[in-house]
Formats: sequence, structure tokens, C-alpha cells
Amino acid sequence: MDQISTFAASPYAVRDLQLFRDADDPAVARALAPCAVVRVAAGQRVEDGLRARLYIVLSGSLEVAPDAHSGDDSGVTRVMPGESVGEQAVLDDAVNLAAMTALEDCELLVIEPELVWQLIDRSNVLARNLLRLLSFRVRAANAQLRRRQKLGEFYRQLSLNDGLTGLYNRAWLGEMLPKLAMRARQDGSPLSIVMIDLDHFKRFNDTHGHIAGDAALSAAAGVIRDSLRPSDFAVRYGGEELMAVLPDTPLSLAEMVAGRLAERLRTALVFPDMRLPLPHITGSFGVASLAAGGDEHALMAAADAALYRAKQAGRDRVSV
Ligand SMILES: Nc1nc2c(ncn2[C@@H]2O[C@H](COP(=O)(O)OP(=O)(O)OP(=O)(O)O)[C@@H](O)[C@H]2O)c(=O)[nH]1
Repeated sequence: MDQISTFAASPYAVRDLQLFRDADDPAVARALAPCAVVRVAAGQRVEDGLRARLYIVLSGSLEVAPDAHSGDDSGVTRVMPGESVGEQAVLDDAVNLAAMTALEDCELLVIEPELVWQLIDRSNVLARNLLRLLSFRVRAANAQLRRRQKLGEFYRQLSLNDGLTGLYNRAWLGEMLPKLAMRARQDGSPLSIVMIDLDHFKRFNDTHGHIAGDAALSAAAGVIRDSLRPSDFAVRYGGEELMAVLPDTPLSLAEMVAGRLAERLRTALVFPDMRLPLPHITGSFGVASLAAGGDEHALMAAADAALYRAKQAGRDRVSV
């Protein structure tokens, strides 16, 4: 980064600089006249030392990564001729942590912080342009934060949903069931679960193939999801093991819900457009409610035991 001239000796004029747009005061031109114009070769970093300066690109372009120390490259911006970088660091009197690299051979005007402040005192136009620029940057930063939050939420949702069926997955259950159990204990409200295991699913796979098995799982998941209230949750917590989580639901009502699920599963279409006799699926259902003083582990164990009884009793049925 070598000084090649001063602003006065360069071919550039004050009107080329966005920050000084409409500042046709000759005093501004005089103040900028001795400022250094430096050349930065393509690929070279703008070495700022520990001093924040204002840089204005006169020719070429710079790439600016917000914070060289955070390794965050998501907010990289390109600074074009007439645009400035470093004004915020100058105003904050902070070290400029932005990593500035020349994308092509550049000429930059360098304005020392003391002069920036003198010019702000002298020129209302500059102060107004600076405020406008900072307001634009704050808006851009906020928009980027919102985008990142949305993206984070999207990936979080993705990690809590099962890819095949779209139901909540085991990770969701591990995170949410303890919370739902705690809320139920605090409110004194009932919490029930229905564990569902598809019957002879190995045989179904062996007979109809794994792809048909996947379709059957999706059909079963759809039946469960569409049969629940909006406040209930449908979960796939294992291979062919599904669950309905029913807040504010006592055991007797959960048993009725399970009966309805069993009936709908029995008549569900696995392949609506298949001409061959339809393979059908049934499930075994184990129902349990959170006991007074019990926790989510005891609840799962009780539902598991009920499910075992439903299997033992001949499958395609509900056990409590
Ligand atoms: N197609 C398909 N099959 C799966 C998936 N996850 C688990 N399975 C199958 O589900 C079957 C479960 O078999 P088992 O646990 O022996 O139980 P079952 O054959 O259903 O017998 P019962 O539960 O006793 O009625 C296995 O053959 C698994 O391969 C899946 O995502 N897709």
C-alpha cells in the first residue's frame, strides 16, 4: 500500500466522493487536498495498523469482511468507486476490525480521523450524508440478522422433523416431552401418550418391498397427523414406531383417540392408485397418562408396557 499522490494532485474531485455529495464548499476541498492517495494491488490487504481511518475508493473495488477476527464471512460487501469504508470505526474511535482486500488494483483516499471530525464540525452536508449512510448500514445489518434468524429457525425445524414422514422426530421428543411433563405437573393438567407400533412390519417389507414399506409408514404417519387436534403432536420416534402426544388429555379420552387411530389405520390406503389388491396396515397401540409425581420416563415405560400387552393380545388393538 504505497502513497502515490495527494488528493489535490490526483485527477479526482470532491464531487466523486459519495460522502461529500452536495458539499460544494471550497473549504472542504481545501481540507481534503493534502490527504494521501494510496495504491493497493489486487489481492492485497489494506493494512490499517491499529488506527481507524476513513477510506474512500477512488478507482477499483475493495472487498470488506465485517470482522477479521470472528471468521464470519457471511456479510462480505463490495465497495465501489466513490463509496467509503471505515466511517463507523472513526466515529466509535475503535480499531477497525474489518478485513479490507483489493479485488482489483485500487486507488484509495485516506482521511485521518481528526480531519473527519473537523469536517463534520464544518460541513452540515457531510454530517447529513454520514447519518444517511449509517442509517442505511444499520438497516442492512438488521435485515441480515433477521435473515440469519429465519435460516437458523428453518434448520432447527429441519433437525426436529423426520425426513420420510414429516412428523416430529426422536430429537424433538427428547427435548419436548420433559417440558410437556413439567408443564402438566405444574398446571395439574393431564398428559397422555399413545405409542404405536405397526404390526408385522418386517413381513410387510418382505412381501411388498422396502419402498412399499416406506409408503406404508408415510400413510400411517398421515393418518395419525390428520386425526389429532392442533394442540396434539405426532412423532416418529423409531423405525416403525410412532407416537401421539396429547396434552390436556386424560387416560379415558386418550384411549378413545387411540381407538379412532386404530380404526383409521386399518382402512388407510397405502397406494391410492394401485390396481392390485391393496396391502393394508394395522398397528398396536399402548396408551398411558402421566401419573401424579411421575416423570416422562415413567410415562414412556407405562405406554411401552401397554403396547407390549396389545401385541401379546393379538395386535391391531388398543391397550391401556
Ligand atoms: N420400509 C421401512 N421399513 C422400516 C423402516 N424403519 C423400520 N422398518 C422396518 O420395520 C420392521 C420392524 O420389525 P420388527 O421390529 O421385527 O417388528 P414387526 O415385524 O413390525 O413385528 P411386530 O412389531 O411384532 O408386529 C423391520 O423390518 C424394519 O426394517 C423404514 O423407515 N422403512
